[in-house]
Amino acid sequence: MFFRRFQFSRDIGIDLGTANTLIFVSGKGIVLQEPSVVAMDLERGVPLAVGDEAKMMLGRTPGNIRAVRPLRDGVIADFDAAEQMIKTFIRKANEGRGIVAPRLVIGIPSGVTGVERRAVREAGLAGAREVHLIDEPVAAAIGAGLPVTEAVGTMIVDIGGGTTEVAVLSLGGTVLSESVRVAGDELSDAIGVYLKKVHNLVVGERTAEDIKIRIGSAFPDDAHDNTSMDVRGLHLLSGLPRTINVRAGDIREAMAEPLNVIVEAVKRTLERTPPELAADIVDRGIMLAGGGAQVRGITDLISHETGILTHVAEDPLLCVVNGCGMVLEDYKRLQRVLDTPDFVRQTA
Ligand SMILES: Nc1ncnc2c1ncn2[C@@H]1O[C@H](COP(=O)(O)OP(=O)(O)OP(=O)(O)O)[C@@H](O)[C@H]1O
Repeated sequence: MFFRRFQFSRDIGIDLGTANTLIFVSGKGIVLQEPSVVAMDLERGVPLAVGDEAKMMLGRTPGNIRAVRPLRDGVIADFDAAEQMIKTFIRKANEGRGIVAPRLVIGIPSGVTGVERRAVREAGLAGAREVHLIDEPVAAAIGAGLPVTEAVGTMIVDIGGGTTEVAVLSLGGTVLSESVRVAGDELSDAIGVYLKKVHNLVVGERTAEDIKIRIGSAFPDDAHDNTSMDVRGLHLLSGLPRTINVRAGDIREAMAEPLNVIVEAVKRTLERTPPELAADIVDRGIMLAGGGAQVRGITDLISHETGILTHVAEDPLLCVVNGCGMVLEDYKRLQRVLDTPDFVRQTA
């Protein structure tokens, strides 16, 4: 009997990201990794599809269906869709059994407001008895293996889809942080703008992202700058599909402005860091996490601009969810990094 309960009721960790949602189930590891997209049936007000299936519908929906990203720019842009998405993903992670987990840890952007935090908690309560929130940079730092609970300063830069979060952590807490609404998606957007302006070529969100991933870079490198790729889009002047060849060096220049916003956020945070902690960061280096940390040459750019050695975490896309999972698995030691759960708040 005890074995059955143990088997079916597992703790759950969620990285609720702008671009992707990931779920960790204790004893199993990461069981779900899907785009944070919901397709809503507008007439009936119910979700038609969530995740991978809904992403396929983005930009392709008829009038009565709307495919939305419930999180935008690090905040919850659509409460209803966010709630539906969280519930559906938890159900999927539980293999559709609808079993309530004892404990749920959700990583959320640190810029999320009090009202939004409540909404996320309430959505989580449909799938768990106890819901805790953790700021994404803290979860990312734990997932990246940084010693966040020790008396030493560490810097984590989480470059996600919609937001870049820069944080200095020590003794399990955030000493200071800054969040800018420029991250991986803004780099893709800059490529789209460049192609339109310089080549009169209109490309979709997914093509721009593909260019970024395949040939995008942040720091000059002659060998790479001269590589190129063919890009298909709609030519503005003829109104017809056209293929052009784009050079990596030009794509790097197209992304320079948003990359600079990220670098400036890191520099500003360093300037505000108390001297003892700043010395620790100089010794240990800066750690990058999030999908945007995979842009070629981004560590070289940040090292060059700050003079501090910069590393990318192992599996940068998984840092937040792994961090949530590590908190669940080592709950006694790490629980102090969590937000107070709702039921404790209400009685306090
Ligand atoms: N190999 C790659 N090279 C460059 N960028 C990448 C790569 N893989 C993913 N990305 C970018 O990473 C971003 C998504 O990162 P991630 O999944 O960490 O974001 P998120 O956690 O959902 O967002 P946020 O932290 O803003 O809530 C997207 O902009 C995507 O284009």
